[in-house]
Amino acid sequence: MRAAVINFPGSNCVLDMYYALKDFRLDAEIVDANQENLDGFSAIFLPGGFSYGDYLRTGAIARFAPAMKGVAKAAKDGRLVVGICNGFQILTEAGLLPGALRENAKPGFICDEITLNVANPDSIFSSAYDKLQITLPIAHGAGNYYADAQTLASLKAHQQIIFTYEDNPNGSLDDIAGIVNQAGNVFGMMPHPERAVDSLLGNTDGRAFFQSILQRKDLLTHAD
Ligand SMILES: NC(=O)CC[C@H](N)C(=O)O
Repeated sequence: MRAAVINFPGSNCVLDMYYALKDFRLDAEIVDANQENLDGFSAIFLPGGFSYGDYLRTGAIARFAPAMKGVAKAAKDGRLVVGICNGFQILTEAGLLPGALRENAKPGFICDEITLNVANPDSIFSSAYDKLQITLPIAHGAGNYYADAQTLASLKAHQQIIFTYEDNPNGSLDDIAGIVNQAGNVFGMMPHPERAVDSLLGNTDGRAFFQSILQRKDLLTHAD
């Protein structure tokens, strides 16, 4: 299986994600955002950062990058699509995940470690967690998740809320930190599991996120 990490101009977590995937022995490649065809990849990761300088709105320009055509096709095919932080913002802007990420309720960039609840431990992206509270780093200025009442009700009805904040740092609706689409194959979250995979860095609570994905060998063989 091959995994792509999409590099938009302004992405700054490309290598964090690339090395995390390599650490789990995934065949990862960094792919330029100008590449439209992503057919050969079983899993596509949109990393954190400030794509296109966060101009207009976070993710608002990145959604028009050629690679997003390939990402949309992968999502439709049932392949795995993961957006972390700016990647989550891009996926909502592209309409591949519901809702939007707004400026933090208290304006400003937050760089911290926070406690998360694993709200749905049965998803493709959380099944390997054997505890329901974890700690992960956050680093964002626009992590304030919003959705209208109907969308929120639908997220709840379909168990699409995967991670929530224990102490909401940014004003997110219902403490939402990470969600999946209704089909379960497209995921986005504001915290950074890829920065918490090595005990040398003081936190390994991101490891089970990648282990969850690895458990789904059935989904990872698409392009082999
Ligand atoms: N770490 C990130 O991906 C930052 C996301 C985004 N640019 C923000 O500040 O909200």
